[in-house]
Amino acid sequence: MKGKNKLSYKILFSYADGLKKFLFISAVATVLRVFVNFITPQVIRITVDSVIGDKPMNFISPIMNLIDSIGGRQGLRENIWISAVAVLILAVITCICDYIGRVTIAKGSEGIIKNIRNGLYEHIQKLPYHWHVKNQTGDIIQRSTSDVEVVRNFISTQLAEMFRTIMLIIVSLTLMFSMNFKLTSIVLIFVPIIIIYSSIFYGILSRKFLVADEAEGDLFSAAQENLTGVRVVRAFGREKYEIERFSKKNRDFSDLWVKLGYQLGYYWGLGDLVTGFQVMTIICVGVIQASNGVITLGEFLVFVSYNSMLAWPVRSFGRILGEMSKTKVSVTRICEVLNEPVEDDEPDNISVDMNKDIEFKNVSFKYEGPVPVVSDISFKIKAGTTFAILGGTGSGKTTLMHLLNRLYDLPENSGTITIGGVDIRKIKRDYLRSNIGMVLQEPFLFSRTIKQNISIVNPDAEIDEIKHISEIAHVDEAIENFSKGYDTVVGERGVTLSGGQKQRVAIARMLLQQTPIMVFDDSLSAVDSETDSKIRSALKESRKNSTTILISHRITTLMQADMILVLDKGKVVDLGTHEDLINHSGIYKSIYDVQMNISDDSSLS
Ligand SMILES: Nc1ncnc2c1ncn2[C@@H]1O[C@H](COP(=O)(O)OP(=O)(O)OP(=O)(O)O)[C@@H](O)[C@H]1O
Repeated sequence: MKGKNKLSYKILFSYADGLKKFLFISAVATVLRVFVNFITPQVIRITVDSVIGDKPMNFISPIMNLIDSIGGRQGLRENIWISAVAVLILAVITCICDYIGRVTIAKGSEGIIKNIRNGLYEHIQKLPYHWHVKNQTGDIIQRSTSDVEVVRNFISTQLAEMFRTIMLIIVSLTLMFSMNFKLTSIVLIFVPIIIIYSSIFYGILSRKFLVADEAEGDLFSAAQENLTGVRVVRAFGREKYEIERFSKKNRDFSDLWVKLGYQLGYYWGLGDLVTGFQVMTIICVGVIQASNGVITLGEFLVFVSYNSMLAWPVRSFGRILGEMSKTKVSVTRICEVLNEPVEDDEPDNISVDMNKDIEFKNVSFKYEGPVPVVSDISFKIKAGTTFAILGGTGSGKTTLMHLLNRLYDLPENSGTITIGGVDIRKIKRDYLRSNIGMVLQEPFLFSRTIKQNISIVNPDAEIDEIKHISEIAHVDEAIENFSKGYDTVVGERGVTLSGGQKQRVAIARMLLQQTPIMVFDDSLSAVDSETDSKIRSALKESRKNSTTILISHRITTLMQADMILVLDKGKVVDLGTHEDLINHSGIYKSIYDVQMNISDDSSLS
């Protein structure tokens, strides 16, 4: 997956539509909270210097009037609780700002993340099949979950914290400078030291966290692979080997976290030492200045208080920078997916009558490798007939079907595929696919009930209709034998169906789609010959007008087809009816002889 096109932050910003107001309110609440935090020490300063002490009060006239009305300085001294109430009111305002800030950032960030998750999922659904083939499922899942989680954490926590930290540093330094230049200069010497120290340390720790994350992923993959392949493990008696393999990974994982624990210990310990040294220096110089009368006792208290309020944001700055780089990696990984072009139809693509002849003309195709998988393939399938394709493994049968339903598009000058004379590249993809029913050799069933699996293309289908098509697919009896019948859950949460039962459920699912074209890609391979024959007769009876394409290695499945195509190494080697093909020597005749036990020493494909 390569990153390209639109810039990452622009893409993510587009998911914040209608939610920016929450981020704005949260920012305002944060600013207010920071200011109130800084006012509280000032109340203490005034109480110490001007209420308990004799320093003049310089307030605006409405406040002076208010103080005069309660008896001036003497009144305040006799009612010292007023200062305490002022501190309490500021604490309540801080509390309200904190509440509003947290609620709004949660609304904003969760909304943005919900939009990103939905957008990502929708985008992935629309990406071309070859993209899914090229990219590992685990990696796509990780981008859609863990990476989104990192971004969520950043917006909901780090972003607000970063904003608050910057505000705190700016406001506290400004106030401190306005109060005492010399003391603030000493503070300033320590600020870059602490930021650089924590940035470097956090950079190192981030890499270690990444290694620990990967080790965790490795551990989970080992467990998942073992559980998925439990049958193979048991069959080959590999339990001891698997246990040792898991414990080694588990040990490596634990060791990494213990090492990280040590390093975090150094980081916080050394950080505390540097910060403690800074606080001690400020207290010493402050005490000297206060005893020399350069600053008042109240100013000293305020300064010490501002200095400790500054310590935490300065220390967390390095961590936030580290988190930001982690977030950047995740944002890039998410945007790499979002930047991949989706499968879009040309605006002039059309819908056509699909009950028409299908024609492959000089079709050649290669995947990413240099060698064509199919070359110069030409044949015609008459509408409403049964067409069979026979060929050795890897001869390109499935590839032809991938091309027919446009999972891969034929490049220019590589031949054409037409339905009723219309090039399929001019037909809307969705329309084309919903009119070509496909049953694959290894069908995928969802971990839902059999009824839900069959009616996936039409969730409103009546149970009678589902039963009827299940009878055609010869699976009704097997389903009824389960205690919960059609409500039996299949897959991980329920019963395991046999290969043949799965194939027949998939056939029923396709039949419910009622498509004019049906493709059976080796989809009766796990069914015995007799059932195979019964299914085909029932199909012929019920879907007289459909065009059927049968791919199989079994001659008995193909022999009644109206036309049979024989492929070898991506080329057409024969085309004709069963009678035509057994009347001359060739691959078909050889396979026929072997499978019917008529054989001589024929060569198989
Ligand atoms: N997505 C893909 N990317 C690259 N090569 C592929 C891809 N799919 C199939 N191939 C290759 O193309 C060739 C033809 O594969 P295809 O699946 O069409 O054969 P097939 O005749 O259907 O085989 P089988 O009977 O075993 O299912 C094979 O060599 C296969 O490895």
